[in-house]
Amino acid sequence: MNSIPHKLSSRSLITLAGTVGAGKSTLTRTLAEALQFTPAFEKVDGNPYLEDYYADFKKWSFHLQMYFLAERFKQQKAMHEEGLGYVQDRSIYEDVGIFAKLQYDQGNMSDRDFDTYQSLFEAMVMNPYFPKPDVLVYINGSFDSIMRRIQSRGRQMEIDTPVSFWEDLYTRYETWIESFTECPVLHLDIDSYDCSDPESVKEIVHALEELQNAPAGRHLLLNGS
Ligand SMILES: Nc1ncnc2c1ncn2[C@@H]1O[C@H](COP(=O)(O)OP(=O)(O)O)[C@@H](O)[C@H]1O
Ligand SMILES: Nc1ncnc2c1ncn2[C@H]1C[C@H](O)[C@@H](COP(=O)(O)O)O1
Repeated sequence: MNSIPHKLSSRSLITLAGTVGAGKSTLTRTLAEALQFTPAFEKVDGNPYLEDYYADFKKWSFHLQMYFLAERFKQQKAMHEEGLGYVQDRSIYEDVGIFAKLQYDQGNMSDRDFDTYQSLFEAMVMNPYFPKPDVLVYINGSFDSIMRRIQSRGRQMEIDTPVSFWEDLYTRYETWIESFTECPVLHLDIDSYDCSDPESVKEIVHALEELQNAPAGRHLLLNGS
């Protein structure tokens, strides 16, 4: 992807959100190249808990959440210190608002563990290392499209996970984003929008420019039509 001239501040933080397989990592790479920003990825290889977690949610949910929180904090601290423009693959809001809550609701995290996790999360987001994103890009599509992407990417632990888990996650995302008001939100629908097409990426960049100074909680839908 060639770089695209833009009017975003050189210190912008653009954060991508969306369910597993939606296309966040792919678009993080594309947008970072287009904007000449630094990509900040969520590391899956080398995560010491992820496989165990998918094999036994009850045993490993708390450990995995603590691990992700620590990783996000380190990433956020590095971004804060560098002060450059970043495109970030997944927000910390999804950890607590979706993943941890899902496991708590399903009885895989105890009250005490969930309380400990939440209080650590709250202490962290109140820290100056945690600026809110300038724009959150929310990627979504039909459940079938998302499932096809999970299958085609081929992470065995995800493929072996029951469809009911992905349905629950998908529904939670839809509810969560409706009431998300921390920053402006750009919605991308993968069924009607091809994020790999350079013309589409230009449109995304223009929409980011439009949203960068919009009030927190403004939602804009880009559906390629
Ligand atoms: N625009 C796209 N068109 C078609 N397939 C895509 C597109 N973006 C991502 N994918 C594919 O979907 C799968 C999941 O994408 P990925 O970026 O890893 O998602 P996430 O980071 O949200 O889990 C990968 O196999 C990827 O190659
Ligand atoms: N906070 C989280 N809790 C549980 N699982 C998580 C969390 N954050 C990410 N994950 C999982 C989901 C996927 O299997 C991988 C990577 O996510 P992706 O959406 O593909 O970037 O980690």
